[in-house]
Amino acid sequence: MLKIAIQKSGRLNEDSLKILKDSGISIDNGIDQLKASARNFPIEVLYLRNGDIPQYLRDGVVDIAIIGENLLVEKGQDLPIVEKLGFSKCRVCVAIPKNGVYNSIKDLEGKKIATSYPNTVKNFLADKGVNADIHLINGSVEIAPNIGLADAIVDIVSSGSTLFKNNLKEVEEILKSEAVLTVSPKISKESKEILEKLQFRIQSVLKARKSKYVLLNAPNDKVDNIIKILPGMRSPTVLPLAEEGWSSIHSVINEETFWEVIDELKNNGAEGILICPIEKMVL
Ligand SMILES: Nc1ncnc2c1ncn2[C@@H]1O[C@H](COP(=O)(O)OP(=O)(O)OP(=O)(O)O)[C@@H](O)[C@H]1O
Ligand SMILES: O=P(O)(O)OC[C@H]1O[C@H](OP(=O)(O)OP(=O)(O)O)[C@H](O)[C@@H]1O
Ligand SMILES: [Mg+2]
Repeated sequence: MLKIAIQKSGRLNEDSLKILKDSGISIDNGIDQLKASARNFPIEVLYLRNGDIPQYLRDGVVDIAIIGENLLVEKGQDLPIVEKLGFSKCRVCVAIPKNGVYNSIKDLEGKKIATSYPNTVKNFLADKGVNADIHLINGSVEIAPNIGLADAIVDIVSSGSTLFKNNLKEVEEILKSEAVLTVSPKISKESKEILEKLQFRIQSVLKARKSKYVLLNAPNDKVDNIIKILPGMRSPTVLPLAEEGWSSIHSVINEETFWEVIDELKNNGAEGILICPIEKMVL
């Protein structure tokens, strides 16, 4: 059995379970159950508090975990990232009151900084040669400057709406984060073999999430140009339509360049463009 730690509740819980589900792993998920196993894969899920997970990995209580990269920076520098998972993207930032003056990092010298990530802040400031007074708060950090508890904060920012609502502005980005898969240094050889199978599945899910299947029609004299725009997995499929002089072209495109590619296809004579999601992609 491979033991995986997943956040019990919070930002990472739902998407962590989703990536396992998309990898074909069905977890029996009883309400208030802290441990669950899968019906069709040798894996056991332990639902834990996020902040406790790095120590459980170190102790070998769990073999692998899905946690935020920022938590590894804070308290798991010794734990390796084996896979970046592409969700829970955010950044850890320094913020100060909206009307505050800020020219450089030196403006934080001697200031009070509230945060839930003291090691991250300590290391960041030490690196810049700045001394500040760090106050540990476990939640609702953004309120600290408004109640006179701190001059600045360091916390997670995603849309920026929490900063905005609390009259704060971002002045420094310390790091970027996303959900990652990490592994215990004590993982057994047997569990490692199961991990490799899991990673293979996760990678095909991640590739599929980044790609779309595209089908379109084009007059035969435009096919060569269109093929140049659509690289495909090996190369696009070209099939004749029932109507003389026309072809159907099938290919895979990357989500990041999706709209640019669609515009280019239209400009080059493509018609009836269909875009479909891909469930798994094994290369
Ligand atoms: N607003 C956000 N947008 C995107 N990702 C976020 C956001 N807030 C947190 N995260 C990511 O999700 C992780 C978990 O955050 P969350 O606030 O759910 O848990 P926590 O309070 O740190 O942990 P615990 O499980 O111990 O209560 C963070 O470490 C970060 O990587
Ligand atoms: O930039 P935004 O999109 O507003 O997101 C940032 C907020 O999200 C997180 O809090 P969360 O909602 O997880 O609450 P918590 O304090 O209970 O962890 C983080 O601590 C910020 O407060
Ligand atoms: Mg949070």
